[in-house]
Amino acid sequence: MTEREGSDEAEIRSRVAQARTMVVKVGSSSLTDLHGHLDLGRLRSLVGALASAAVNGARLVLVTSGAIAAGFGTLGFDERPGDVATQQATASVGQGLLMAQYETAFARYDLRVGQILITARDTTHAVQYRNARRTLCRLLDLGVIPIVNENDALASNEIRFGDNDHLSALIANIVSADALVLLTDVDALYTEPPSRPGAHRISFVPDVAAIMDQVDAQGSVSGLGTGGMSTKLEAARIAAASGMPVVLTRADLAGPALAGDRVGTLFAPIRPRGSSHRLWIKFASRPRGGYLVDQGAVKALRGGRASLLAAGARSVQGEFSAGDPVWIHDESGHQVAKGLSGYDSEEAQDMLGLNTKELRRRLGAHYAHPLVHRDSLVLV
Ligand SMILES: Nc1ncnc2c1ncn2[C@@H]1O[C@H](COP(=O)(O)OP(=O)(O)O)[C@@H](O)[C@H]1O
Ligand SMILES: N[C@@H](CCC(=O)OP(=O)(O)O)C(=O)O
Repeated sequence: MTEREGSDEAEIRSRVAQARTMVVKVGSSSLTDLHGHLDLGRLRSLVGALASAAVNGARLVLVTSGAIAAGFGTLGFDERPGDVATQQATASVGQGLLMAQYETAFARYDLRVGQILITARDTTHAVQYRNARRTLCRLLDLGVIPIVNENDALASNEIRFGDNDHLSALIANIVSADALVLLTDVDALYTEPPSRPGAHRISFVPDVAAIMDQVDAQGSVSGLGTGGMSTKLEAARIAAASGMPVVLTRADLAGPALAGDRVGTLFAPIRPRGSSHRLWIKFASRPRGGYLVDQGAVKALRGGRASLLAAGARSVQGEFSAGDPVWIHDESGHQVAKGLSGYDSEEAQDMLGLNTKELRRRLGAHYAHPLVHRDSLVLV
């Protein structure tokens, strides 16, 4: 490690310690016993660590898995069910039991909790995203700890998070968190699964994008969690690219991790935080169609802070409404940017290739605007 990295790490750890708003994600593997059932001892000690941060003034959001673990025993199953319908039913039974345990555990510290169940769809639509933000922020203002899980009972198979890692990074964006803490059953990120003899522990990652190819991040080994290390790295990438530090460590090290002590793996933020609107476009929105644009437009967009003008657009792909997220592709079909379209796909067809003057003359003043305004456009 270089001297500069050492001092960067210390400075970023202190940012974690001073974080006003923090999202903490705990995985199924850290809340369960050997048989996969919810382990109340583990849940209570996690709550103890979170409560002392909350009592010291941190605004915490807890993203927690564990609904299926809490539900399958009660339903008389010997193990976590494998099929989606039974998993969803089990989660529906278990979610209430899980919340009851959290409620009781936090109440010991005189702390109130509120439940938020979210589907991937809630984060891909701008209106639902804003609603989620409003409710979460209000809960935090009221001194409540929001407890978030995927709405497993209703999540549709084609579009679901599955693991809660990605969800936690989006929640961190939604509440404009100052740090994200990922708690799991392994003490840190390793160069490869820690069960392998050659695996080395990584304590500081200055650039998460650069490390993605160098680490062998595998899926869940325990069979209790879902995403494994690859989804945690992806969550760390989203959070770091959104300007917040990320700590990844074992759940029993939650206290020191939140206090900024040198535990687990620290991921440095990549750049200062962008606006929540642009972060939503970048990480959460799911375009339904888009524009294919010429080389001049690609150059202007890549140059920074340019809008996509109709003059540079060659074709409209798919169907979408004004305000919907769209891809912007170059002529070879590569993704260049993502943004919100100012027009619906049918209107945009008539605007292709026209400059502002021609748009005004032929179609009227309403059409003399960019297809995608630069304030609603992010490069990918
Ligand atoms: N490169 C790696 N470094 C650390 N852990 C890894 C790596 N690759 C795979 N893993 C595995 O990822 C697991 C954590 O993921 P998972 O079981 O999904 O946990 P959670 O329920 O907390 O989301 C660890 O138990 C570990 O064995
Ligand atoms: N949302 C589901 C579990 C998802 C899951 O296992 O996620 P993770 O622990 O992040 O790998 C539940 O509450 O049981």
